[in-house]
Amino acid sequence: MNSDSDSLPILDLSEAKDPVLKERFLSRLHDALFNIGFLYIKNHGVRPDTISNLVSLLPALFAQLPEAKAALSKMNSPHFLGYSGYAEEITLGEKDLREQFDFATEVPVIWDSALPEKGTPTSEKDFSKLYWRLRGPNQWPSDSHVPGFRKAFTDYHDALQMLSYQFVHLVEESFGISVGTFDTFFRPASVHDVVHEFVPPQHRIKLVKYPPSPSSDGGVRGQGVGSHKDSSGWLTFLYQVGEEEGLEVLDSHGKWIVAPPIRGTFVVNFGNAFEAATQGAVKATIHRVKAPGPSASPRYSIPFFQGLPLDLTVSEIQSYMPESVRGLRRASADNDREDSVSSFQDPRWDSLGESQLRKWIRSHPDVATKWYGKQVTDFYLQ
Ligand SMILES: O=C(O)CCC(=O)C(=O)O
Ligand SMILES: [Fe+2]
Repeated sequence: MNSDSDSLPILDLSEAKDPVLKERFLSRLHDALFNIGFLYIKNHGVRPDTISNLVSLLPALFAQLPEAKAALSKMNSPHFLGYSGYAEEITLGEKDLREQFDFATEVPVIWDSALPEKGTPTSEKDFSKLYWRLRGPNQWPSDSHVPGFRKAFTDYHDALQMLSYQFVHLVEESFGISVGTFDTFFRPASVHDVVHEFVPPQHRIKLVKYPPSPSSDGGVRGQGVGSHKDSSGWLTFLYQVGEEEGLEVLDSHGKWIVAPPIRGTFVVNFGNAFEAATQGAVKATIHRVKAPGPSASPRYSIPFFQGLPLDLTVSEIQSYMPESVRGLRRASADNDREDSVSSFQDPRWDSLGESQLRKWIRSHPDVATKWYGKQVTDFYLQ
C-alpha cells in the first residue's frame, strides 16, 4: 500500500451505473488499484439471501463428525478439493490455526493421460499436461449432514462469478482499455478469436473457520493464516462473516492495516497472476489473518478466487495489458519473497497451470505424492 490512510477505500459499485458519478468512481478505482491493491466494494448486486443461505450452513458444515469430514478429505482428490483439518497447513513455517473446505466451479475431468500425439477424440487441444489434472469435480457433503448445501454453494458461486466478470469490466475501464478485453479468458471463444481458444477457468472458493485459540503468554493472537499473497488466481473477492476482526493488510511502509468485516461488502484484492500481468503495476498485496482470541466467537470467511485458463502464460497475459498500465510499475520491497511474482515468472512455471500445480503440490505434498507420484512431487518441491 502506498497510502497515508489507515483504512482501506470503500467503493460503491452503484456509482459505476450513474453517468454523473462514473468518472469519479473510475478514478477512485484507478487509485485503489495502483496505490493500495486492496479495497472494499458495496452495492455489489449480490443478493443478501444468496450470501446468507450459504453462510447459515457454515456451522453445520464444520460441525460434521470427524468421520464425515475425513470422508471429504483433500487426500481423495487429485484436484486438491475437499477438507483440510485444523492446523494442517503451514505458512512461513508456522501452522495456520484454521480448518477449511476447498470447493470450485463444478467441472468434469479433462486431463488426458494419453500421449499428446494421440490427441483427444473431442478436441484439438492437448490436455495431456499434468496441470490439467488440477481441474475436476467437487467432493460434496452428504445432504443428510448439511441439507441444501450444494444448491446454496452453487448459487453463491454463480453470483460471485458474475460479480467478478462485471468487476473486471470496471478494471478495464479504469485502465482505459476496451470493455471485454479480458473476456477471452473467461468465456468460450467466438468464431473470430483465432489467436487462442481458452477453456473457461475453474474458480475456487474456500470456506474457512478460525476457531477461538489460546493467545501466547504475551497476549499475542495466534496465526489464523500467515502473511501471503494470493496465488490462486486473478482477483479475490472475500466475504467476511460476522463481526470478528482478523484480516490485516501490509502497507508500503511495512505497517499492518486492519481490514475489519463491514456489513454488505466484499474485500477485493489481486493475485500473483494480476501482479505479473501488470508487471508489478498492480500489486498482489500481502495480507494475513489473526486467529480469534480464547474468548472470541469463531470467525468464518469465504474467499472466491477468480480463476484463469491453466494454459495461459505470463507473456501472453502481459500482451493484453497496455503499456500505459505496465509502465506504472512500482518498486517493491518484497521481490525476494518465496511466494512472490518472481516464481511465476520463472520459465519453468510460466503458465498459470504450472504455477498452480507447484503451489498445490507445495502446500499438500501428501496429496501430491498420492496422485502425482514422488518424482513429480520432488520436482515441484525443489
Ligand atoms: O479469512 C480471511 O479473511 C482471508 C483468508 C485469505 O487471505 C486466504 O485464504 O487467502
Ligand atoms: Fe489471501
